[in-house]
This record gives sequence, C-alpha cells and structure tokens, in this order.
Amino acid sequence: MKTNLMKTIREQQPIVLNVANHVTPQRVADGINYIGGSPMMMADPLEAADLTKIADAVVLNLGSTNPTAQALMLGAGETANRLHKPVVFDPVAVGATPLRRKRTQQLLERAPVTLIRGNAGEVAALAGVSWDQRGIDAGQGSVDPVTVAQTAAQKCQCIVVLSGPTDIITDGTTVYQVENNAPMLTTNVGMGDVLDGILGVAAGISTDLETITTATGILPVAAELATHQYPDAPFSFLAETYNQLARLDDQTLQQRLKIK
Ligand SMILES: Nc1ncnc2c1ncn2[C@@H]1O[C@H](COP(=O)(O)OP(=O)(O)O)[C@@H](O)[C@H]1O
Ligand SMILES: Cc1ncsc1CCOP(=O)(O)O
Ligand SMILES: [Mg+2]
Repeated sequence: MKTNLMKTIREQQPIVLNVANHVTPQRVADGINYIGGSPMMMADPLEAADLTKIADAVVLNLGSTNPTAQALMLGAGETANRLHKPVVFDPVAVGATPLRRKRTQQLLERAPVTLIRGNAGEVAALAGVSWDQRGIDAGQGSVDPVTVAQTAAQKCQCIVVLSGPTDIITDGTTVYQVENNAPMLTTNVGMGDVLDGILGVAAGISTDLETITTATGILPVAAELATHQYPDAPFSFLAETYNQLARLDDQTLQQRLKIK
C-alpha cells in the first residue's frame, strides 16, 4: 500500500477541479481541504479547459445532470485526456433514467476516465448487470459485487471503486477490498461524493491501484474513529469525521486500514 500517502498529500496539496452536483459541493470541498488537497468547483463551461490546465486531477459528478453540467464534464474530461491528467467519474443514479445513461455513454466515449467510483447499483448499471437500484442508493442485487466491479472495469477500461460495507477496488484483474466500516456514513447524504473528492486528491499524486486503495480507506477510517465518539448522533458524527480527516496521519491510517 501507499504508506506515506497523507504526508505526500500535505506536501503536494493537489488541486482537484470538480463538476459537483447541486446538493453536496460544500461537503466535497471540505473533505478535499481537510485532508490537505485544494478544491475548486466550476460552473461555466467556457473556463473548463483553462481550469483543467491548472488542476492535478478532475472529479466529475453526474448527480445534478443538466446541459451545462454535461458541457463542463465534456470540456474538463477532454482537456484532462489531452494533458494526461487523471479523471474520476461518479455516475450518480446512472441506472435511474435514460438521460443519465446517455450522458454517461457520451462522456465515456468522448473522454475516457481514469477511475469510476459508484455504489453497487451504479456500477452494476455500467457493467450491464441486473440490479434493483434505488435512486442515488445502492439497492439490492444477487450478483457478487466483486464480479460486478471487475465487469465494469473491463467494460469501461478504467479503475473501478465500488463502495459499500466493503469497498472493492479493481482494474478489472487485480482486486483489493477495504473492510473498514462505519454504517453512519450511509445516514449522511454526500459521503460517496466526499469519497470521490478524496480519490481525486490521491489520483493527483498517483493512480496506481495501491495508492487508490489506500485512499479509499481514508474516509471509513476517519468515520470509524468518529463513531467511537458519536455512536448514535449522525450530525455530530459527520462533524467529527471531518475533524478526524484533518488529524489523520499515515501511522494511524496504516494501523487501522483493513485491506484484503
Ligand atoms: N452499509 C455500509 N456500511 C458501512 N459503510 C458503508 C456502507 N455503505 C457505504 N459505506 C461507506 O460509505 C461511503 C460512501 O459510499 P456509498 O454510500 O456506497 O456511496 P453513495 O453515497 O454514492 O451511495 C464509503 O466510504 C463506503 O465505504
Ligand atoms: C441527493 C442527491 N440528489 C442528486 S445528487 C445527490 C447527492 C448524492 O450524494 P451521495 O451519492 O454521495 O450520497
Ligand atoms: Mg453517490
């Protein structure tokens, strides 16, 4: 694993450019900032290319899809590809509507992404696996999530991080699993988006599978520590998770990470 990830983030302070949804941008910006990255949100497609030039990584979120957001995603994605910068894509509720599927397909065709992060329902939709997705939530399915993640990674030719009680990280062949677990993360909207932002910070340093796996553990490790203090208070848990993100060092992360 990447044993000096937190130190490297704080030294390099990667700039992460986001096409955020309309619900959780503050949570995402705080998550990036608290671990030591530098967040930037954008809203005008006319500056997507110029802002991508100064970014170390780009994070694209389908959550509030609309024509402007799609133009932002395509503009940033195409420029990032041309400049060989990493792109993280979150296909929020992609299986829910034909429009989300169409816009995702257009993005993946015009600007291939480095990493897709989604819950099981979203990744299943990309893999073409039958799944009972529930809006922005994972829903239920009967196929092994590891198979779902590997199928999506092979189909989209990128790294896939399938989040859930166990997070699955795969390039289609090698598979790592992060078993750190804080159920209250699911009570707060936007924790998947915060994970995307953290993965963007890490991708700004390296996109090797070990770095991405270590980065996937940052949020659940911080959330486990917060759970000890606030086992039944979701909003205090959320604030404490951010405190823990700001405090987290490599020693604590490596001690607490449960990877298989
Ligand atoms: N059932 C669960 N128990 C514990 N942690 C979970 C569970 N589901 C998701 N998580 C964690 O919540 C964070 C956000 O993931 P997830 O809820 O799957 O994304 P999304 O919000 O996009 O649906 C991840 O860090 C993941 O590990
Ligand atoms: C509620 C909502 N609606 C559109 S995007 C969004 C936020 C989704 O955030 P997350 O998937 O990280 O919980
Ligand atoms: Mg989500």
